[in-house]
Amino acid sequence: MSDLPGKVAATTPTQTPLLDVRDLEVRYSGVPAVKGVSFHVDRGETVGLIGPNGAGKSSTVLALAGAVRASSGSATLDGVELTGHSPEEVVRLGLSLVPEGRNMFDGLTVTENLRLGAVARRSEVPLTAAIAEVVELFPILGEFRDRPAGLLSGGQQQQLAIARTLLAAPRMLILDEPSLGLSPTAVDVVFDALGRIRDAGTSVLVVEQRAEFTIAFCDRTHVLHDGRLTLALTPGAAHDADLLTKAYFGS
Ligand SMILES: Nc1ncnc2c1ncn2[C@@H]1O[C@H](COP(=O)(O)OP(=O)(O)OP(=O)(O)O)[C@@H](O)[C@H]1O
Repeated sequence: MSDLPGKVAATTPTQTPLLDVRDLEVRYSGVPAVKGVSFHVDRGETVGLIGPNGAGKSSTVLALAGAVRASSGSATLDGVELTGHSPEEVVRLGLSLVPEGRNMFDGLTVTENLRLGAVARRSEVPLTAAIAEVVELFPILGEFRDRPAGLLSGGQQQQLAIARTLLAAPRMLILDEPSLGLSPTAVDVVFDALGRIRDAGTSVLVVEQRAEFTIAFCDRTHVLHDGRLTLALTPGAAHDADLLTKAYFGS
């Protein structure tokens, strides 16, 4: 074990993890972007992935979601291999990604955007009841149900993107930079909802650039630099200037 408070030296799971990523590699035209990444997410756990621009965070989660091909390694959800599947198949297996940039259909209303999230639904809950549940989580979506998504603020669009993804009833929810471009108040709304999603039993993996905030929020946060994991931090590290410096600049 580490002698530094807030740092965890190893990431060996204590039980069969929900998400188990082993030696994952992603290459673009032969150039490595993710260079053998291994980590896990347990049931009901919230795990962070932080690192500078170009570190390979998006490539990692896009590979998990089936949106880019892993060149080697494995990623299993409850023991089922995810790599090699299409994004739709991965959603059906129980892993959903809220991508960076949110991918809204600006001309469609809030309700129409929500219905699109139901395309690969795993749940037996009727769609109208499921929509009512996500609107309870994000009341603004009920208020603006007939408004085109393009007229929502960035924070409201992020709430819609998360709500739409939740309609697939994922066991593993991944968010790529959910705070990007949002006001501090909107960030609070989004992370408050993520806390409630986690408390309801969904495992969460959140990719962020806001190191201190993410470390404080997550059960564990991994630091990615140049395609490799360099540190794993627990919330105690959020106020440790030395560890934060290492998290920002590598170690
Ligand atoms: N479609 C692509 N084709 C070629 N190279 C890519 C592609 N997508 C990403 N890369 C490269 O892979 C590396 C990792 O990029 P990635 O977007 O995964 O990092 P990131 O940590 O998510 O960065 P950011 O925070 O800027 O999104 C970078 O060098 C990037 O230029």
